[in-house]
Amino acid sequence: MRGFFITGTDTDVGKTFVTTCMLRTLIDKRIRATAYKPVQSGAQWKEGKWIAPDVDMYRKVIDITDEEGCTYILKTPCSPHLAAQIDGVTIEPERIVAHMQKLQQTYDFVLVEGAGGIAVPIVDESFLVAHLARSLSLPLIIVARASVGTINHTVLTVQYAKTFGLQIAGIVMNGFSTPKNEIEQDNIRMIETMTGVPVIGEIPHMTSVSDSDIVWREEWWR
Ligand SMILES: Nc1ncnc2c1ncn2[C@@H]1O[C@H](COP(=O)(O)OP(=O)(O)OP(=O)(O)O)[C@@H](O)[C@H]1O
Ligand SMILES: C[C@H](N)[C@H](N)CCCCCC(=O)O
Ligand SMILES: [Mg+2]
Repeated sequence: MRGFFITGTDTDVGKTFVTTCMLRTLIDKRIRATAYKPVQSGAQWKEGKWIAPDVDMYRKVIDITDEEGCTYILKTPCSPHLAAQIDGVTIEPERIVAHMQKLQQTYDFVLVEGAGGIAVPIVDESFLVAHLARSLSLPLIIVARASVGTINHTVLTVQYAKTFGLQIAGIVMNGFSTPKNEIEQDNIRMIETMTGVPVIGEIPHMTSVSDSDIVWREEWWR
């Protein structure tokens, strides 16, 4: 079984969008793939129940229920540790590991999406997204914005990941202008130079998750 843990330089950087684009690529290559959102905060009320909006996005590409694609659905749009406290839920990392093991028995490729950025508390200050990535023993993909501000955020995220001994497979930069502007072009160069981590994908601002506009600079699916 192969897989990646998809983290980001922040919340709202496009982890779900990029995960769904990567799923699209895997499915097009006839690879038995799925995506998994262990902890969803900021649940949405839809058709009479609370749903996981990130899993709802995955459903644009794969058939997956919330029960299959998410372990904890929490109502408040905030850090999972607080959202869980507000909902009276105790997040148990071993439940997430067990959920992932079940997916690994069925699928050949699993994309796991974190929550917010890599230093976000899942349980509390002693169990963060970084700890969860380490527990699942998956290489990281870091989703980063294409625009101004991304150099600092990305360098800090890479450095923080390295303190946890996490293997970083690559960076996917998201939300480019079409065509890329001079700042965005230099952001790619400077981020690779400063982090030593390859930018393996460039995703423009798109209206859908169609594959045609994406530049994959490495064949990460192999
Ligand atoms: N390349 C893109 N083109 C167009 N829209 C995008 C792109 N990337 C992200 N978006 C949109 O930006 C918003 C935030 O993206 P997304 O939900 O993927 O962020 P996230 O990092 O997964 O956030 P969270 O931390 O809540 O999981 C969404 O509405 C998404 O559809
Ligand atoms: C609600 C949001 N969309 C994400 N699901 C959770 C983001 C947590 C961010 C915590 C923080 O960095 O302050
Ligand atoms: Mg998301």
